[in-house]
Amino acid sequence: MKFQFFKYQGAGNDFIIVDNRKRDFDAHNQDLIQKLCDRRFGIGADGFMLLQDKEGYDFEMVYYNADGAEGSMCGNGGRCIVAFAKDLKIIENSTVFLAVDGVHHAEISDNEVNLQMIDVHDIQRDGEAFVLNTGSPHYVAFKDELAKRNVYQEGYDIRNNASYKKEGINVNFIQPEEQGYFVRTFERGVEDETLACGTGATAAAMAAAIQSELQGDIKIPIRVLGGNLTISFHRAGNSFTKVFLQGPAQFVFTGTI
Ligand SMILES: N[C@@H](CCC[C@H](N)C(=O)O)C(=O)O
Repeated sequence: MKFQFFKYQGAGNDFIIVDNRKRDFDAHNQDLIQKLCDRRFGIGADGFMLLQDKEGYDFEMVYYNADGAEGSMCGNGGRCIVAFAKDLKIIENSTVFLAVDGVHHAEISDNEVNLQMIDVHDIQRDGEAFVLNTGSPHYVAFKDELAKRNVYQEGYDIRNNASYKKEGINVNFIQPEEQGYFVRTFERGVEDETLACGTGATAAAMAAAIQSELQGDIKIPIRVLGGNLTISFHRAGNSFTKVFLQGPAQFVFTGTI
């Protein structure tokens, strides 16, 4: 069966999106999703999403990692599917949609999407590193000389150690710089470094707030390999509320396969 796909990217985190409001895409075909995401044998993407109708919401986001398995929340994917919903004229400049981790509000203006993320109340430590769930599970460690590091190897080793191997984890490294922080991420489900990770940047910003003992309303600029993101939230102790992930979300190309 032929279907039309749409490619979007948010700060270099790239996604294939299919309008599945007619429910004609076989969402259980993990092999097909994996092939579509393959950069040599397919279209190429870090993740795959279905936009579906959902009663009471503008739409539902169903997210799959590049390995074809249904994933947890994807922040940059969430921002891209909002841009797609606007391009389909399902929404105008604001939306309320459902994803795997619950309800999300978002605003879009000139391809810039500000997406509300889940509240976070539980921050664990693994040695010096922070372990938290911002919709997806994340490990965050501060590192020097981040630009020069082998993020693939260091991320792979942490993601596959005895603590995380079974469930998997996304591994983020963060370094302060003049205007905010630089973050690099090894993504579970892609099993490689990606150019950006929205839930990862959100987790890294929370770790930065704890490390710098910031409380109250906070806005943190995060530079990633594929662009710039801004994370804002209210911090009271280890509770993070009013969490927003802001950044670009752009249409790349469409095709039929
Ligand atoms: N790229 C995503 C994170 C996607 C989810 C993740 N790989 C997982 O399932 O653990 C983002 O922008 O948040």
